[in-house]
Amino acid sequence: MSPSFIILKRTFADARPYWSSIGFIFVLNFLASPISLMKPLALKILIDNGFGGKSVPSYISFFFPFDFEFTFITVVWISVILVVLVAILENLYNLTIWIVNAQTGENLVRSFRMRLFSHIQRLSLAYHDKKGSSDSIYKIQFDTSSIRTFIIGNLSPLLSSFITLVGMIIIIFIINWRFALIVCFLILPIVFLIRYSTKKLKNDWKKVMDSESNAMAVVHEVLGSLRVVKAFAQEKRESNRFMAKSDIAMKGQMSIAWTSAIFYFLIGMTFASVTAGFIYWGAIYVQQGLMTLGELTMVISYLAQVYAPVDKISKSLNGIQSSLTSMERVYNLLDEKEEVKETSNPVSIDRAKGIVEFQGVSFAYNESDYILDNISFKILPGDRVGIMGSTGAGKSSLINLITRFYDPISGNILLDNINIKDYKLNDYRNQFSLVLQEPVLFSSTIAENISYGRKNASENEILEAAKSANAHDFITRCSSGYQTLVGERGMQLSGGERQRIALARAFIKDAPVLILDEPTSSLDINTELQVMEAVERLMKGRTTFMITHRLDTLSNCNVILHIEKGKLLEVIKENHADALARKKVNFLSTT
Ligand SMILES: Nc1ncnc2c1ncn2[C@@H]1O[C@H](COP(=O)(O)OP(=O)(O)OP(=O)(O)O)[C@@H](O)[C@H]1O
Repeated sequence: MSPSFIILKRTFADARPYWSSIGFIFVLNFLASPISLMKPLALKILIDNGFGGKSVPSYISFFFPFDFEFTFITVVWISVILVVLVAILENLYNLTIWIVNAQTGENLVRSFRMRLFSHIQRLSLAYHDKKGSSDSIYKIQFDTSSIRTFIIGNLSPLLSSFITLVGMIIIIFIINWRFALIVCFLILPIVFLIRYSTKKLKNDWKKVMDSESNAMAVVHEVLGSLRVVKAFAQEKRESNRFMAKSDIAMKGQMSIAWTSAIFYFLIGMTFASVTAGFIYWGAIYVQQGLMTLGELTMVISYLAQVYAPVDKISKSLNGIQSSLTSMERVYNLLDEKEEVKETSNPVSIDRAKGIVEFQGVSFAYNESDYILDNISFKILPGDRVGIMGSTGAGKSSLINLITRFYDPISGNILLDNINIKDYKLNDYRNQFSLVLQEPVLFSSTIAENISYGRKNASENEILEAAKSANAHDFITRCSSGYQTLVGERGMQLSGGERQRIALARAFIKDAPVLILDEPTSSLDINTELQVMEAVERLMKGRTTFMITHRLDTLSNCNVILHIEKGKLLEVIKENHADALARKKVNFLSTT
């Protein structure tokens, strides 16, 4: 099965919930021709039956009593009413097709987009670390809309044009089979042209989309790090980088334009040659009495009309290539496997006790490069675990394994004596509150950021959480209090304020296991004191893992894991003052 056919099959399957609306659109497309054919009817009746005095056609007289007398003025009225009726019909038709197209198209795109967005969120961090976010954004925003372009913008006109074309060939066949054969032969070079150009267009579209996505990656990266770009005065360099990526897209677009232009030129020339042939052979046939002059005129006018559906078919096929390329990009992403998966019969967990155990755990981001090597330890409920080690030792990687952002290559991790792979993933992640070195806030209000982990939190609970996190005072000083908007990634707040909101979020989530990744490392001494006081409150009654480079912070812990170069050098428990003092000497001498 060709890749394009597989994509077509998948697209049809994805559009299945909307088949009734899509079917309705197809029917509406077929109705377009009869409605436009009705337009000159009123004028014809006025000329032939009003001025010409011919008797009115039966499809009009049918609506009048048998002995009704059609005077000139009644025919004029009939013509006027017909004009109005056809206009009403045509406008109702346009309104219906507009609304049905918009509704079906938007539904198709929205559900496709939602599916991709949900899938991207489920993909493991390993995928996102490798691929970055820009290509995924481009796919969600732009590539997904191709399902609408494909089904409504291209497929529907393609089918209706195809049926019109077949109908015309049949009519030409009835008039003169030789001419019908010529039209069929005319189709052959067109099929060849279509096959050649679609292949070329598909490759070009792929290049264009990949390079447009790359250009967007530059914009995304630069806007996310605008402070650094400005500080180093690198605006010009970034513009050039954007220009270079956009150039590739532009070249691809030009190649598409050339292929399409040459394609339409060749189709036009093929038609012109066949029309010339028709006129030549037709004239001879008429002279030999093999066909009438009227038949020849009709066949030539039909041939001219054949051009319209063929032109529509080739344009739709061009559009389909671009849509198929986008759909292929989306399906490639949808086919990416989730590396962190749930088992078939996952265990539910409401609230863990907080026993965390590593049994011979090894881990690597890239299969060969071991970051953690055969780590074993057991932590009991309520333990405060300090994780220390030099930079790059593997501390954050250890935390990534505990939260199941990644799975180990070998060994097992247990929570409350059950392998963490056996838990329902959502239930499992609900057992953790995470406070990072760089707190992540969303571009909404302070209140919404605090209640992020518990959507139904009451105003009072949000207030209490903020008080526990030493955040209430600064929040009340903000212009709109708890309703203050924090800006993208919370950039309208200071680092210390962001950190206290992150702590309030952890308070409200009230998870049994707390993970702190150097929460005070970027704060000044006063803010650090406030944050540490809140952290102290937050740690009560929870198993806590705290990464820190500061030995004085470690004195709050009753277990210390010392990691170096991916190996667990030492597990220091309780009465560790002496051990810490010894570490301090070692630590200072190695860092
Ligand atoms: N996503 C990733 N893909 C590949 N390698 C990674 C990734 N994240 C970290 N590493 C590598 O894994 C090693 C351990 O990194 P990790 O972040 O766990 O160290 P750390 O002890 O937390 O360091 P630091 O104290 O500097 O934050 C480093 O050599 C790092 O380069």
